[in-house]
Amino acid sequence: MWKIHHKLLNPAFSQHVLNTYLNEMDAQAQNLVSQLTTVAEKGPVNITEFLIQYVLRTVCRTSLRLEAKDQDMIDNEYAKAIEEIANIVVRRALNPVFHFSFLFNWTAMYKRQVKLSRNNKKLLDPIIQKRKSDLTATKRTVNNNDDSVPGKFKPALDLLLHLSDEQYVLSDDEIRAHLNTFVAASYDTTSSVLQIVLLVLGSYPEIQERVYNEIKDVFGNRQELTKHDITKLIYLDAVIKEVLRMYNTIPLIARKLDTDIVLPKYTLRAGSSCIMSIYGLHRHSSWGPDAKQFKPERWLNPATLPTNLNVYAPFGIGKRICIGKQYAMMSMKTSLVHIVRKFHITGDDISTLKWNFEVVLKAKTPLINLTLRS
Ligand code: HEM
Repeated sequence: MWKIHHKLLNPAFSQHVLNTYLNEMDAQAQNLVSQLTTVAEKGPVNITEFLIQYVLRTVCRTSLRLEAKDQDMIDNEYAKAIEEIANIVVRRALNPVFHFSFLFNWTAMYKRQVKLSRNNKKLLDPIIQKRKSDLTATKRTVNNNDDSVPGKFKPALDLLLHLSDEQYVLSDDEIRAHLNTFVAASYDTTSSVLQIVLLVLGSYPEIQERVYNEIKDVFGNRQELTKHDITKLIYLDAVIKEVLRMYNTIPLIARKLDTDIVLPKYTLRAGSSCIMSIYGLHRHSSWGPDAKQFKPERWLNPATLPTNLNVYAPFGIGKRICIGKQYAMMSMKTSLVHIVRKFHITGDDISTLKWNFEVVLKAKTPLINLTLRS
């Protein structure tokens, strides 16, 4: 089922659609910088909540097309509930006893999962209904006036509604499940990667200065971003790619095999579940003797990269690869441009940080120190 939906939803994440999100991403990034200014010059602080808010707001305003007044409907509480459900799913998966529903359904975890899902349903249903009626109203106005108007793109939520309305492919439950997946798959991953990039910039001052100089060269005194600016940020792109290699937030992905896979020493049987270590892949010997070093420069010279591109998979691999890959890169670059331009960053040394692994790998209570650049 996901295979069909993945294909149907891809247009909502095409580069053409993403370019139309840029202004909103830019506005949200400037908003993030204003928020961060309130904690600048105040010593080391944990800015996780600011980053989460930024990512959530950006996803709500772009993919879900919520207006400012409706945006608070999807707030931190909703996102935290999604995270808690995901953690319950992982804890269940890791305990074979709980694979049997008749046992799992007696646990406190199951009761909590049901409660959280019910709350989310109550929260999402009005959003879906409101967008449905907005779309019907727009269609009516457009039909009465001019056929060519209704926007050049469909944000993900509109595309879901269109698929359910006109092609009868999605039920209301499936729409809700997809919305939950978008929010769950985007906010925690993107905010964690952003956090790690900032910690890396604080730990390697020479890398931070090079990123800063590149931003200065591309923008001069201009504030707003264009899609052309993003493609010129070659070094920033290399830094993010290297962060995603060394500190990839999703170190493991799972697959159920539909055919036997014959390896030199083993055969993995069809029907079994496999865990693939992306963490291991990103340190494979084909990256060279410096595989364990943080070196953004490797991305500037394709000759130094492994010939088999499948050894780099921060967004997964194959048919189930992350649908929001370009979206995430664009939103991270937009926010980093504004943050690095405004602040000088120092903080916890990335090499001595402790990590937490739930669904996403996250730095444990990371502290960042922001000082205003003159
Ligand atoms: C830096 C940020 C992100 C990282 C590192 C990331 C990583 C991943 C990974 C590793 C997967 C699993 C792929 C596989 O199994 O092969 C995935 C799936 C997915 N991602 Fe992302 N992602 C990010 C941001 C986003 C964003 C911004 C969105 C949407 C706006 C998104 C939407 C999805 C969806 C819908 C799936 C499929 C989930 C499923 O198969 O059930 N992701 N992502």
